[in-house]
Amino acid sequence: MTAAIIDGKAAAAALREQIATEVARLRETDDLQPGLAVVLVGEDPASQVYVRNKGRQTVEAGMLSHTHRLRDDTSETELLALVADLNADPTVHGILVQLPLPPQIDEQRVICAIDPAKDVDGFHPLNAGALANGDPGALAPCTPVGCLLLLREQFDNDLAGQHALVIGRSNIVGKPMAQLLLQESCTVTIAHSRTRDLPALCRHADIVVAAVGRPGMVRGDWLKPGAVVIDVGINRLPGEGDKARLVGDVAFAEAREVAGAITPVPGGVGPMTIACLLRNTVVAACRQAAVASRLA
Ligand SMILES: Nc1nc2c(c(=O)[nH]1)N[C@@H](CN(C=O)c1ccc(C(=O)N[C@@H](CCC(=O)O)C(=O)O)cc1)CN2
Repeated sequence: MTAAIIDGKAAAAALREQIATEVARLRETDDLQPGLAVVLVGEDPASQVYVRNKGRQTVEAGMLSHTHRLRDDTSETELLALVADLNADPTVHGILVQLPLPPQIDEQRVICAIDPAKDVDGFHPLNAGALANGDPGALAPCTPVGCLLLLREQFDNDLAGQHALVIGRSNIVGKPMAQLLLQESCTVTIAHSRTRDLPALCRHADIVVAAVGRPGMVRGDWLKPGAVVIDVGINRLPGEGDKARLVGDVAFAEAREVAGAITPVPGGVGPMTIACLLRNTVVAACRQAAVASRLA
């Protein structure tokens, strides 16, 4: 079997088009222009690219974009003061602080300082708790929501009863991914570095979501034939010359001989992350303005 390639770039472009249409409607009929503030501390090269893309795609969707670039030696107090200003700014409906942060700043303290109504990353404990409670009002983290949208497409919107294995237990991907799949009535297993006999667990899974940050860890012979494989890993390995080569957490060439469908890296889950961020921002803006959203 050769797996179908799940085109995340195309799916993200389609989602961004829907968002742009909704934003145009909100601006026209409700005089509401959703605004997203993105904060970057330091000069991590990958983060700079992501933040630039977020700003560009926000503007392309017709929304207001505010980008704040802070020095690498910014103190936690300075960052918290900026977050407080953004919380109070009525033109800002969504706030995202790009991760990772430099070591002098406590990530969790910053996440907790963001107004949960503007927490378009869905990382605030109030949103994480709401997601775990199955509250439809929860703002859910963008990467797992992107994975879920790709999966729904593969299963014609019916994931009920599928055995899903989530490899990785981070607050950003693994845990919320498991919650979202549970809400779709999947049977969910969460695996991590201490899990015993991961290949055996994998062979039972109809859906595998790999989010461990270990290049090529999931091998082709771990997979159940026909499984749908979502690769969240973005690992930079030395490439030709001084260019890095991006690889996922799944050994792609092997896996595509066994899986039914698989996301590539790049061009799979990654592009969905920013599209879902725009979506969360529109949903957050509508709630703050007490206006109905057609995206929610
Ligand atoms: N506050 C947050 N920080 C981080 C998040 C997040 O969701 N919120 N996620 C990642 C980075 N990220 C978005 O911020 C992100 C990662 C990857 C992509 C993407 O489009 N990837 C491309 C490859 C691009 C490349 O060359 O690196 C792909 O996979 O095709 C978008 C956004 C960590 N920080």
